[in-house]
Amino acid sequence: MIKLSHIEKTYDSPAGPVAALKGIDLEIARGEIFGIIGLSGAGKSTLVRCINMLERPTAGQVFVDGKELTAMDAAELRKTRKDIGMIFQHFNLLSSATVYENIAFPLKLAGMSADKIREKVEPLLKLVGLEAKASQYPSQLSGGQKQRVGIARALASEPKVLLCDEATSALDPQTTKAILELIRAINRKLQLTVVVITHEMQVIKDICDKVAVIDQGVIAEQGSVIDIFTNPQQPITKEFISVLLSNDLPAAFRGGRISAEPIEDAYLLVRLTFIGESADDPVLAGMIRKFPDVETTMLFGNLDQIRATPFGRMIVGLTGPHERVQAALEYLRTKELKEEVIGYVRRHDTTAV
Ligand SMILES: Nc1ncnc2c1ncn2[C@@H]1O[C@H](COP(=O)(O)OP(=O)(O)OP(=O)(O)O)[C@@H](O)[C@H]1O
Repeated sequence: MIKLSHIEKTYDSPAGPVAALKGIDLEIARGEIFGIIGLSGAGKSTLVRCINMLERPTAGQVFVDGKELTAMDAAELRKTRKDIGMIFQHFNLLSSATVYENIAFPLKLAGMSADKIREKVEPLLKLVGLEAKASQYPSQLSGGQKQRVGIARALASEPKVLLCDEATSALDPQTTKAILELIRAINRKLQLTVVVITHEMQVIKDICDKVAVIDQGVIAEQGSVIDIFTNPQQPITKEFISVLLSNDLPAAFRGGRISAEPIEDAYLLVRLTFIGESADDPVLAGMIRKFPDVETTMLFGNLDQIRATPFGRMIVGLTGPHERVQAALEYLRTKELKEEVIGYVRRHDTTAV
C-alpha cells in the first residue's frame, strides 16, 4: 500500500544543510499497522510528512496505493491526498468550530452538500463515541475526546491510509490505551492501513504489527513486532525495549563484576525468552528435575503478550558443579526458547564470605 524507495530529505538551514533522511526504503502492506520509532531528531516527522508529501523528498520515490506521489503535480497531489488521513499530537482542531463542524470541515471544503455531510458525519461521531458531544467546542473536551475528533475528521474523506504523528504523546497512559484501541478497531473495521510515528515502545507493542526503528535518518532495523521484541539486533532497538522490559538484574546481583569465565561461588545468569507455545511449556521444571544438583534461582520473570502471541522473559541464576551447570545450559539450548548467557556473577551477600 505504501512504498518508499531511497527517500532522502535535506533541509537548508542557516547553519548549512541538515540531512534528515538518508536513504529510506520501506514497504507497508494494505491493512497493516506499521510503527516507526525513533529518538527525538531521528527523522520520524520528516518521514511521515514525506509519505503525504507535506514535505517533498530531496530524492527518492513515494508510492501510495500504486500511485507515485513524487511524480505528481500540485493538482494531482491535492486529489490523491484525500486517500491519506492524518492525526497529530496536538490535535490541530478549529477552536471556533464545534465537534460536528470540525469533522465536517474537509467535506465542506470538498463542496459536499449539507445533507450528504450529515450522512457521513453522524456515523463517524458514533464510531469515535462522540454522539453526545457534537455541538460542543474543542475547549470543552478532554485530550482523548479531542483526538477522537481528530480521528473522525481524518476518516471523513474515507482515506485508505491513516498517518498518526505522535497521536498519543500528549495523552495520559489510560487515555492513550483507549485511543490506541480505537485506532486498532478502526483498522480492522475499515481495513485501513495505519502508520504510527512514536518515540514510545509501549505504543508499538500495543497496536503495531510491524515496526521500523529509525536512527539519524536511516532505518536501523525493521521486522514484525514480536521478532523485534524477542530478538532485537541493534543497540538502539535494545535500548527502546529495555525501557519496557525490566532487564535490570535483581539488587543482589546488580553492580557486581560480570565474568565470561566461571568464578567461584558465582551464579551463571541466563536470560530466557519464551515465545508463543513455549511460553506455557514447563521447561524450567523439566531442567530442575533433570539436574537436581544444579541450584536454579529465578531472579526475574514476566509474561506478556504481543498481538495474539504470548511471550515471557526470565532471568535465572544457575550454580553448582561447573560441568553440571554447562549441561543444564545445553539442555535449555535444546528447547524452544531463546537463551542469552549474561555471565557469572557473585551475589553481593556472598562476596564478603
Ligand atoms: N524545517 C526544517 N529545517 C531545518 N531542519 C529541520 C527542519 N525540520 C526538521 N529538521 C531537522 O531534521 C532532523 C529530523 O527532524 P524530525 O522533526 O523529522 O525528527 P523527529 O524524529 O520527528 O523528532 P521529534 O520526535 O523531536 O519531533 C532534525 O535534525 C531536525 O532538526
